[in-house]
Amino acid sequence: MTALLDVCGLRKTYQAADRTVEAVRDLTFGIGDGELACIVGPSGAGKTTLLKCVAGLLAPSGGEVVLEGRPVHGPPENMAVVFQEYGRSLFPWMTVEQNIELPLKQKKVAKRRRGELVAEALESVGLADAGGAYPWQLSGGMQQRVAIARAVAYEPSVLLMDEPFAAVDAQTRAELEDLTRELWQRLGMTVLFVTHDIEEAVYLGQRVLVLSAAPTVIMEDAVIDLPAEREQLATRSDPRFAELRAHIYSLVQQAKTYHDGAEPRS
Ligand SMILES: Nc1ncnc2c1ncn2[C@@H]1O[C@H](COP(=O)(O)OP(=O)(O)OP(=O)(O)O)[C@@H](O)[C@H]1O
Repeated sequence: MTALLDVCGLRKTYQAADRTVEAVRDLTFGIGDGELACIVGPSGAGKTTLLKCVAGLLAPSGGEVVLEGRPVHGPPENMAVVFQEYGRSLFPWMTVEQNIELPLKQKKVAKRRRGELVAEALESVGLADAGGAYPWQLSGGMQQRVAIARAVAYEPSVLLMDEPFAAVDAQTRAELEDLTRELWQRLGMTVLFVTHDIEEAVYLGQRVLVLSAAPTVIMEDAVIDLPAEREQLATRSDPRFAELRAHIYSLVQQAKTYHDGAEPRS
């Protein structure tokens, strides 16, 4: 599989007024075209830092991110991001439709096509009738569906998701996980999904990259060899799911105390 996204020797050091924080020490990995990869790691491991560098929202201190052969120096055209805080990522004074349409206007998509993309995206997240509502009239889960619709309407080749379901209830979360896999399979996007939830990573991913505590390196790049068709109850009660969950769990426990000296595994 050709790598669509390459992260090469990525480093990020933050300079605060009174201290220097080495957040990411050395990250190298590739994500293949059409892959769904999850990233897990302990709190403060640098997951958000990594995603911001990949999204071109933060300049790395060293190394580079290459998307479709081109180095990333700012937000790439063919990438969309879904953040955890849907409440802050949707504009409250715009309707759902207007929120979804905004990035399409910036991308200079023609008006008629914008209308089609907005309608298709709303349909695909099960909110075909909510286009005229304002975000604050919707539940948290529905707002996150709108954020997903906005990302999908943009037709990105890469979708980055930063703990997108951390703030919704368990039932909604399961539905949104299935929606993510369904859209990924149907639209053929490449998805990089950051989560602190090990079960979620194993359920969703084809691969799970386990990050160490900061300064961050990759502890393991685990292949999730579960069947492609996943279903909340059946997949989660598969003995292989339990094995993978236990394996990733023990890695994340080690990750909390993992520091330089030892060679990272890949
Ligand atoms: N703007 C900043 N200035 C200084 N230090 C920062 C800044 N942003 C992040 N850090 C530090 O970098 C490290 C990694 O933070 P980051 O938010 O990327 O981790 P994370 O894995 O996403 O954490 P969590 O799982 O808790 O959300 C932490 O030690 C954090 O305190």
